[in-house]
Amino acid sequence: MEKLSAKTYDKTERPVKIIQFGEGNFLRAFTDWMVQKLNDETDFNGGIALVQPLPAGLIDLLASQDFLYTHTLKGIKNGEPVKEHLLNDSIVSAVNPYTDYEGYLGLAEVETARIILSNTTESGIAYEPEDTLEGPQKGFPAKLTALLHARFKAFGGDPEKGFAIIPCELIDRNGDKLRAVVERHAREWELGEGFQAWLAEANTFCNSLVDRIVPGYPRDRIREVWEELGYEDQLVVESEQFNLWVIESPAVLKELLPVDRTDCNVLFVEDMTPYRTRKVRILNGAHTTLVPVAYLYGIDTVKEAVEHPVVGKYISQAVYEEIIPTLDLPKEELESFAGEVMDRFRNPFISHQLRSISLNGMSKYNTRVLPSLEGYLREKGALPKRLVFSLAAMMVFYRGLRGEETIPVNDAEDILELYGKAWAAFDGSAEGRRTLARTVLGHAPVWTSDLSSLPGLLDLIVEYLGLILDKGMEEALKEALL
Ligand SMILES: NC(=O)c1ccc[n+]([C@@H]2O[C@H](COP(=O)([O-])OP(=O)(O)OC[C@H]3O[C@@H](n4cnc5c(N)ncnc54)[C@H](O)[C@@H]3O)[C@@H](O)[C@H]2O)c1
Ligand SMILES: O=P(O)(O)OC[C@@H](O)[C@@H](O)[C@H](O)[C@H](O)CO
Repeated sequence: MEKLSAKTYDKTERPVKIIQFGEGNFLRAFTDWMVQKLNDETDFNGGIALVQPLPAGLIDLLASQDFLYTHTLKGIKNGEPVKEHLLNDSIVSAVNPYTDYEGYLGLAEVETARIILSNTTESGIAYEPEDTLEGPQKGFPAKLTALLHARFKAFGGDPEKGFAIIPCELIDRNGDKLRAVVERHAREWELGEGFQAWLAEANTFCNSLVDRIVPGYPRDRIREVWEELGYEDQLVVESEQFNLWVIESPAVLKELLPVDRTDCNVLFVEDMTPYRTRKVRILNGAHTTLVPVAYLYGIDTVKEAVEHPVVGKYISQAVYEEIIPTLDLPKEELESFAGEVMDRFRNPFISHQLRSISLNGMSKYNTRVLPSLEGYLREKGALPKRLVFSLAAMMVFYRGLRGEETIPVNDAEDILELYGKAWAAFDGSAEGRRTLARTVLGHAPVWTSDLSSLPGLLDLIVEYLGLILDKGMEEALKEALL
């Protein structure tokens, strides 16, 4: 079978208009899809230059396919089930700053580039104290600072040569956070007042919120997919049809990225907060709540979980009875959004693996679920038992066993060490359960405060741990909640 490359596909040449930090599944199935639509449907004519944020990544593989890849969209569109294979040819180059730092800084001189996009996961927008202007820098904001500084120098501080910078990380007010770290590096590296003024005046950092379910590469069905495509593509990415990008934006962005001339679902708004809260707490919150419970129940995908008579009821009650009541938006609107989310979870064409959502589960619980748990406790004076049950299930999930099967738990080193030690010390006793729960609830790097101080939480977790460990997830769920 032929491999996808510029030999098999006639690639259009385009000037670089976008510099993109990140080559992962999400960006390729979301922003790059929008850029492709702009190229196909309007006179945008803009290419993407990729920057690989980590030393290891996909750009060599992408280069071996001349940056071409297939994006398969599956789901309901205008009421009809639709599956589309789209060939994306909008990426024009890629650079690894760790092996070609000069090439990386060279992007600063590309005059046509006016937009910077990123998705470096929730860990990416971080201050790295060891980084200096001498590259390659470790952190994404530090790399960006160096690039912006090179731009400033290349164009003599021309105020017309700044960028619109739109981070897509699922971090609250991601643009503000990124700007703050970049400004800090600029100050600490003593890049000068002229640069700092240019940074502030010529560049715009936009807060944004993204929403599209992207299960990614269909590893388990890939031969079947290649047969259907008629060529071999190592970078197929699958996503749902639904898309939403909310951008807090000045008018200039509409000119630079005229997505409103396509049918992409992009909202340019003054305040993205309500959209973010609704999405992160309901959609991502439901995912994170669901994962350990459904997985330990023996279920592998989101769809199976929401359609399961017991687990489906559990998650629905968690959303409608414990998450929605804590949100400060009209109830009707929230319930309608939740209904749409549940339909998206039931998407018959998408196989979204619970294990892939489980990545970094502890910090996801902290940002996506804990605010609902705390809000519920504050408002009702009682604990939301389904959200608490999920936290107990997560503690068992991190033991790394589903029956005889090993669960490949994926999280930060300190979390893996925490659980490794806690489970090694566990002796099966009631006191052992309490010690384990207290250790996890008190793990400062994840939570903002010691969660054992939340009234009743430790006791309820210990009770649920006992049920799950002694009776198994199926019985525990029945006994605790139904
Ligand atoms: N997959 C989805 O359904 C989906 C939907 C909406 C949002 N997201 C968000 O997108 C993020 C990426 O998801 P994905 O599916 O593209 O994952 P992926 O594993 O395919 O890509 C991850 C990308 O992040 C970079 N990265 C990882 N850790 C980093 C770090 N510490 N510093 C800098 N860069 C780092 C990698 O180099 C890579 O480019 C997720 O964290 C999630 O918050 C994903
Ligand atoms: O991508 P993650 O790992 O941050 O979170 C897993 C899912 O909750 C997430 O990918 C959602 O599917 C997505 O946020 C929908 O827009």
